[in-house]
Amino acid sequence: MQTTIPTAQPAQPKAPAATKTPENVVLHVADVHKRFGGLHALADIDLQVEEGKTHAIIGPNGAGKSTLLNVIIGRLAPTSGAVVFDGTILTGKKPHEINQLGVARVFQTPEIFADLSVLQNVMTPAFARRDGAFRINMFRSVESEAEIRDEALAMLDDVGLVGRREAHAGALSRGDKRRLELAMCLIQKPRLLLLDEPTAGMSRHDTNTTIELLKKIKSRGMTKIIIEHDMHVVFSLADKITVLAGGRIIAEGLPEAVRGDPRVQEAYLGGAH
Ligand SMILES: Nc1ncnc2c1ncn2[C@@H]1O[C@H](COP(=O)(O)OP(=O)(O)OP(=O)(O)O)[C@@H](O)[C@H]1O
Repeated sequence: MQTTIPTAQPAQPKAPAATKTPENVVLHVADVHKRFGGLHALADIDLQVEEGKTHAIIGPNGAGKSTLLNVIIGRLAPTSGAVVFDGTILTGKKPHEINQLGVARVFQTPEIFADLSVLQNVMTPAFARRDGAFRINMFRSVESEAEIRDEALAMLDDVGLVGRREAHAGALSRGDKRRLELAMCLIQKPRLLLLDEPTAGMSRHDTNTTIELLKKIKSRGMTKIIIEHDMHVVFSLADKITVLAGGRIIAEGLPEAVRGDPRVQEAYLGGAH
């Protein structure tokens, strides 16, 4: 894949005309800036995520990590620059359109259907994947329900929730809700999975279980972006790390190089992490 980002239409944020995306890069954040009034929350962000890799984005509080994630998933429009996914410019598209292109995300606060059972929660996005959109009567297609149910049960087994399949999703612990949301994302079979602090609120045991699960997904070739404060999680999973501070990329590279980078240590000095 060799993408040349064209100059965007007038109403859209402009992408740099000459930006090229290398073939093995599935997501390219190209020269993105985001301003909130006088605050430059993201400046000169150029980020390339390679196919099949786990790319961590770290940085102290207020560094711009969530803003960057929201720009990628279409919740925020960049002030300038563009996001390109697999040759398609995402900038200007709505979050659900970006999702349908194969970009799924797990939020800090789990977004689940509290009134449905755990199993129904996982089956719902599987029906949506099949049908291209959520429908009111999701159990209408009897012939494929059994297949989707089996797939959902296998996914619940993967995340360690199969024993709770009939439980009310709203009654799960925070850590279990996060694992449920992860299962809901994975069953969509996304090409790119964005994880915003996937282990926040989990015990060390559950964190380690989640790390193992994410390693298993990686072996299936799924590309992931992880925003994470927990360095145990970051260094267990990341192939590459980008460090943000004050809205800029201050370091990027392999985990060991980033760990020893004095600019990174300085950015975290006085921080809680
Ligand atoms: N909607 C908004 N309006 C105005 N300022 C915002 C908005 N969203 C974020 N900011 C500001 O942009 C900067 C970056 O915030 P962001 O939430 O992206 O940082 P972060 O790295 O995710 O921080 P944390 O680790 O604490 O979640 C901060 O100064 C924040 O106050």
